[in-house]
Amino acid sequence: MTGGTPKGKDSGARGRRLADKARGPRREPKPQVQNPNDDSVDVGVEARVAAGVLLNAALIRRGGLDEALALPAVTALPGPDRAFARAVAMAALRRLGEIDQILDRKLQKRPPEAVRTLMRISLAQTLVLETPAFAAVSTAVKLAERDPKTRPYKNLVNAVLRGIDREGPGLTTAESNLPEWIAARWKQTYGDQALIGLALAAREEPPTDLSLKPGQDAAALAEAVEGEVLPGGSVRTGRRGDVAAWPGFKDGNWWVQDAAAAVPVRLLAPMAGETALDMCAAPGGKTLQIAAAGATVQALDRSEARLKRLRQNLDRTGLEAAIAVMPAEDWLDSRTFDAVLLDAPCTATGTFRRNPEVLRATKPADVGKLADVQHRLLDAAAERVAPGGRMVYCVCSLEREEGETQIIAFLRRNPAFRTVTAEPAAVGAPAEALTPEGWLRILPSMWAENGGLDGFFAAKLERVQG
Ligand SMILES: C[S@@+](CC[C@H](N)C(=O)[O-])C[C@H]1O[C@@H](n2cnc3c(N)ncnc32)[C@H](O)[C@@H]1O
Repeated sequence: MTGGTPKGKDSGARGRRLADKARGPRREPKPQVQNPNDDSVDVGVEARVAAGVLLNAALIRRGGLDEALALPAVTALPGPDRAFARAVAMAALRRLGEIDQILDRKLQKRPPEAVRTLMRISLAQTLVLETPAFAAVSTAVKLAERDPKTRPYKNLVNAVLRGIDREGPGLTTAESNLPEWIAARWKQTYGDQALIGLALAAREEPPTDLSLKPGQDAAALAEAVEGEVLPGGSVRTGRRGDVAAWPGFKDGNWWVQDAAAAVPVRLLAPMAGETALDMCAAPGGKTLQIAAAGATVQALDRSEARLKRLRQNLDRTGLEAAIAVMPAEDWLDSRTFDAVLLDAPCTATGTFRRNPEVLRATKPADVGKLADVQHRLLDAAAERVAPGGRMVYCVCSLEREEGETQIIAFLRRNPAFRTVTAEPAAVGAPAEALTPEGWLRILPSMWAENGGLDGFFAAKLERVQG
């Protein structure tokens, strides 16, 4: 087990310190801090209410966090308070198991959910975001007082939170932040050591990676955003805040894309003069990469709402792609393409650093349901590959059924295709990501000393028969 405190005194501390360095200075949004003796204003209280709304929405179902971000409780807040509310909810989601371990030691019986939420939100502030305890505790008590359902627990909230502040949180385990069924799966698939690495990665707020348009100077951008150039050419920065205000954004010189998400298109290696199909394109980071490489690209996606972001990014960067809105299996166009990318819908468990809610919102049955969709889409993708052409299949999932198992089954039913062995160094992937079959299995625990990267599976296949 991996013991530690949420402030980081555990076996992952070294990796985290190095990762912090790679990310640059941490700049958490801060709400206005209230004087604990001043009851006249509720500065910061509404931000904590919103944090609780976001946390619970994320725990209830997939997509809940995004929906809650559009609720009046959140949108009515001033910008810095909105950012603070989101940061608190994300911190609580990343450390939920540890926060509950600390609370469970102090509570003789489980209080009502609304009370637990207040305490979780308060601990996320003090233990993760390092908000002064007087501010976090006094707002939690005020919040308890406001609601008739939580009012009877006001003194309990006060006593528990002050007790933790006084006596310290005690030991916690990083693995407790992973839902049990997910931890069991990953242990079976990747082993005990890898599970610890994944659990440690899941506690961390990731840096931001930028993909550049061809001709842009990566070193100059890295300097401008206080970042570094990664092996594949992406620029990594620890900056937070509105990316639209960062240098070069308005000129369309770059777009936000995790370093691992940039690997599949490098593996596909589209070139000027070639045709390419991006079958599940939205919101479009990979379409931009294909277009930037000079290929003539057709983007397909079933979601108009998600394609809006692709259209905005194409406008901003001046890159071009034809777009069709439709399920890829139903697309009646008869063309085949030199290069086909299938970035299939998946559980997205590999993106837990950016989207900690995926681990809570994903249910065991989702894996099988999505594997069926991936199977269908893979067959539809195969039909689009021209003789001598290639395709890359990828998912940002850590589940074997959505990655390796799909390709094993696909190659069995499609003898016209064979694997093209990936070269990690050539595509900006960690060397240890190469599987014995020649595919890439990138884990979020890789490159831990540089701030990690999202989890991805990617396989390159070529059509060797017509
Ligand atoms: C993993 S995301 C793609 C991310 C995208 N390639 C990128 O880099 O930004 C999967 C996408 O598949 C789309 N999708 C799901 N089922 C589909 C289908 N049957 N046909 C086409 N698109 C589909 C979803 O709307 C979603 O945008």
